[in-house]
Amino acid sequence: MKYGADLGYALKNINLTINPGEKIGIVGRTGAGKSSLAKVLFRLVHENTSGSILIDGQDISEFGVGDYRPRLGMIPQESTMLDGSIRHNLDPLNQFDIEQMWASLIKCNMAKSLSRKIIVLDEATANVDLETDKMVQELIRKEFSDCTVLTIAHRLETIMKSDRIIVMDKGTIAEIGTPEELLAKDGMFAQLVKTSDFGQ
Ligand SMILES: Nc1ncnc2c1ncn2[C@@H]1O[C@H](COP(=O)(O)OP(=O)(O)OP(=O)(O)O)[C@@H](O)[C@H]1O
Repeated sequence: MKYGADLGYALKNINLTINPGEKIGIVGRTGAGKSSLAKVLFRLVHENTSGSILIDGQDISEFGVGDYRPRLGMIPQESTMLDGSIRHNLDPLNQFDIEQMWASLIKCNMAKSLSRKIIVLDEATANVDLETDKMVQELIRKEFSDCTVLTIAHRLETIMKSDRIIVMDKGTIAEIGTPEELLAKDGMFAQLVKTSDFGQ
């Protein structure tokens, strides 16, 4: 997949099977292709693409808009919703702390997304503190236990309890496996863990 005919590949040689109900964490450095993966899944990029994506055996290029609704849901980055005037509108008397506000927002989004089989979280908890992130991830595991969940995250703690982790690099899948497998492999994921402030 390219964003333009004369641009380089944003995604290439992606060959991946995700099982129903799996919780997948997606990590990688800036520009590695994480969001592009979500974009092709939602068919937000049409041109300059090749290959196919099947959901329940059906090629998504054959999906009509109505086919997407029961299948795919997105929880985007919510932090901006909690800033400034929007936050004031939601909580004019300033009665709730940021954690309570966040829990309400994600629950509200979950209610919308719950009927979906596949949920994508694109940096949904990028700007919350570690404790709130943990609370949100637990909420997600509980509420979406039957769904396939793809979680794109910069912060490694967010995805450490995933069934499998995909490490993206330069538009390809550099590593894929359980967190334990990837740590034991001592490759790119292990390096990311070592160089982040993970565990501190
Ligand atoms: N709309 C666009 N037009 C042109 N190139 C783009 C566009 N969006 C992304 N790219 C390029 O595609 C590549 C993959 O970007 P992508 O946003 O998927 O990476 P990412 O891993 O999600 O990065 P980040 O962690 O910064 O969100 C990068 O080289 C990026 O510059």
